[in-house]
Amino acid sequence: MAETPVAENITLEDLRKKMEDFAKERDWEKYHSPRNLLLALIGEVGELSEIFQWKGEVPKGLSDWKEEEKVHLGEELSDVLLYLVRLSDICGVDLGKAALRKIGLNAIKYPKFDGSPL
Ligand SMILES: Nc1ccn([C@H]2C[C@H](O)[C@@H](COP(=O)(O)OP(=O)(O)OP(=O)(O)O)O2)c(=O)n1
Repeated sequence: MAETPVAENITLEDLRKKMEDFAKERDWEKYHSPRNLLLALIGEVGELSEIFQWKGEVPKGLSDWKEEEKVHLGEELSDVLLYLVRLSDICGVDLGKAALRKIGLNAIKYPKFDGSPL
């Protein structure tokens, strides 16, 4: 298995490879079909939503949250990201490239604020 990358420099490619290795090492590739991964992703989005459920609006930075709540949030965000990365890989989509292209399309669709009043 590839060496664990330094956390600050992690790339989508590092995560893609780690998920590929994780599935291979467990003989789980047969379960990682596009549909299964999509359902797993949606399930994790549900778990992420539960963290915010019934809380009302929360401050940016989550300044009043306990450390363990933030750790839990990080875990659920990671599950969503990891399944998204794996789903993209299994579908043959280069997620980094696709996301950069989409940001470009968004910028064309929604022009920058030019400072002039409405
Ligand atoms: N068939 C699987 C099962 C798990 N995972 C990986 C991707 C996710 O990052 C994490 C999901 O694990 P769990 O299904 O155990 O989900 P949770 O970690 O959210 O646990 P729980 O649902 O008990 O809170 O493990 C995977 O790649 N393929």
